[in-house]
Amino acid sequence: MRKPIIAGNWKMNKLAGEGARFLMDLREKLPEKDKVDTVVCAPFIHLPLLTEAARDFPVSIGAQNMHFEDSGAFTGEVSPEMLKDILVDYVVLGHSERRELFGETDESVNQKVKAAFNHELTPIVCVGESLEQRENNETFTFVEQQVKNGLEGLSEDQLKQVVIAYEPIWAIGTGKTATSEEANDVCTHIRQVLQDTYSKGVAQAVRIQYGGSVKPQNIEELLGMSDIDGALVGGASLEEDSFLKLVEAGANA
Ligand SMILES: O=C(CO)COP(=O)(O)O
Repeated sequence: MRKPIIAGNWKMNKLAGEGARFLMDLREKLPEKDKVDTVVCAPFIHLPLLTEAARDFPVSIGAQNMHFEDSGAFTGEVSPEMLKDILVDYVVLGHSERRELFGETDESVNQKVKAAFNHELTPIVCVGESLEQRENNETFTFVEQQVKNGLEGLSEDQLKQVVIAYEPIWAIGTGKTATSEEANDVCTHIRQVLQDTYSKGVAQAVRIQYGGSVKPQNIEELLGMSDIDGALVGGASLEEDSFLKLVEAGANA
């Protein structure tokens, strides 16, 4: 059994105080860690405050990106070592916004995934096709390539800990969710790729999230699908009430 994982991706939203208040308000309400992994991925500058605020209750804190080097002349960047130092547990890598707007490639994602494991950070590796690719029936081959390239060179043990987020670009922030069947078909394909490329053990262990206009109204159906183990949520993770409902759906899945 794979434990559900619900991760909020705040993107470039909230001021630090708002973020800390958000966590404090959810303090007594979040389900226990044995039922669901709850993760909040916040802007770098909020992370120290949030890891401190989250210390005694069942939520983990994630970053939304990082560099792959530990230190050096990389102006404006943040390293995996720095994230671990302030008790960050997860890092989102290869989000489509970073690929599209900031030049991330499968190769840089792969370097970052390896660096994450060097510092005991759990990577949430994002993959997903554009509308054009979907319409050209290229979804499976494109996503397959992203998965293989992003995870290249990892050990079996590391592979089992990876979280993959399947986020079709056309469904992000558009209100246009993939149907549960469409989402699950791609997640099933990803699991098959993991089995064919690595092993059945890896394929069964890896948790695959769906992301793209997930909200309290559609999460239960998505989590009910055979190969969807959680959600990576943008807009609906910004409000306490809706985030809590998403996490509760994860705990009950
Ligand atoms: O990009 C996303 C999460 O990483 C999805 O964003 P929305 O939930 O706002 O569509």
